[in-house]
Amino acid sequence: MKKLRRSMLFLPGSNAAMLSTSFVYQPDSIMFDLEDAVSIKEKDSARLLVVQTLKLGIYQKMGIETVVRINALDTPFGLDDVEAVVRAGVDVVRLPMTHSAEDVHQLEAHIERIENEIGRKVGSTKIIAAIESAAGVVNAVSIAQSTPRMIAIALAAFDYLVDMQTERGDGTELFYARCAVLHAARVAKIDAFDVVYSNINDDEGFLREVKLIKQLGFNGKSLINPRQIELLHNAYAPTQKDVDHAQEIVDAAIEGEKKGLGVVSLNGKMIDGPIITRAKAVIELAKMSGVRR
Ligand SMILES: CC(=O)SCCNC(=O)CCNC(=O)[C@H](O)C(C)(C)COP(=O)(O)OP(=O)(O)OC[C@H]1O[C@@H](n2cnc3c(N)ncnc32)[C@H](O)[C@@H]1OP(=O)(O)O
Ligand SMILES: O=C([O-])CC(=O)C(=O)O
Ligand SMILES: [Mg+2]
Repeated sequence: MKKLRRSMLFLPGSNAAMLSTSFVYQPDSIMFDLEDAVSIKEKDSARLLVVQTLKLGIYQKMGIETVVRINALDTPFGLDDVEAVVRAGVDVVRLPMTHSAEDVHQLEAHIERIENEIGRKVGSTKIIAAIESAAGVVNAVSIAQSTPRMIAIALAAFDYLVDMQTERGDGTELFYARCAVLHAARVAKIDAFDVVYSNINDDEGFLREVKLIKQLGFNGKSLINPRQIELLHNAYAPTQKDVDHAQEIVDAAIEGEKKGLGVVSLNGKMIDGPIITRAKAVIELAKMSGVRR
């Protein structure tokens, strides 16, 4: 069964209290941050805290995918981060500021060396590239296809919009990047994450954005607050009406097949291959996520 990746919760790697308790929020993936949420003077202590948390294995035991956002490899901290978190058994390394496939290859070479040194299966540590610049958006397809370790790409709006010399507004400013990142993910057959919504007290605005990115086809979003998890999961769950309709389509298709018909109709609407595939996906999603409340 495909893993759901709707919610990826950022958590500052320097916050011991959050690290030890946040599995209760049940995000699909948890992202311990060693980059921008951690001040320069806490970089080393945060890395140690994150390593201890990974070694305890509590998130993985709860079925929550562990992700660490490392510092970029051209900073004084990036390589120490990779060394520490791969040895501690992280599921996924999130590479910030990915401008090209070359950035990914550099990270991958380090990961492969460490896996060999510790006897971890080569290829088992996965990668997510965060796309945070115009160059990253333009190179999104080659980044997404750069390695079989790549399980998802994520658009990161704060840095991207600085690079584009603009700021968050009605969403027009992100339209091209969202479409480019999403297409790259689909070409590479990996998941795509939308941007952080930073106003944690604006549920209405958050849900408006979730509706848009779900309709575009994103798998989910990077989040910064646990209150956003349930809102997101609920918005992504199909309604009971959607599930009932999907079941009718699948039943009609089975009936049609028995009668040897290539195309059948349901309530006056044609049902063909893509419609049946979509209906099966809705039923599968409902099994995994439940239905919308
Ligand atoms: C541009 C970028 O790079 S974005 C990525 C980096 N940023 C981050 O990682 C920020 C993560 N988020 C946070 O630190 C916080 O949510 C803030 C600072 C935005 C807001 O903090 P608060 O105002 O305290 O949030 P809030 O009042 O909703 O907190 C409620 C509870 O949730 C906890 N909580 C808040 N955010 C998180 C989080 N990201 N992960 C886990 N627990 C969290 C709080 O500790 C608090 O717990 P408590 O009730 O046991 O005390
Ligand atoms: O990676 C993210 O989702 C957040 C981030 O750094 C950005 O938006 O610049
Ligand atoms: Mg950033």
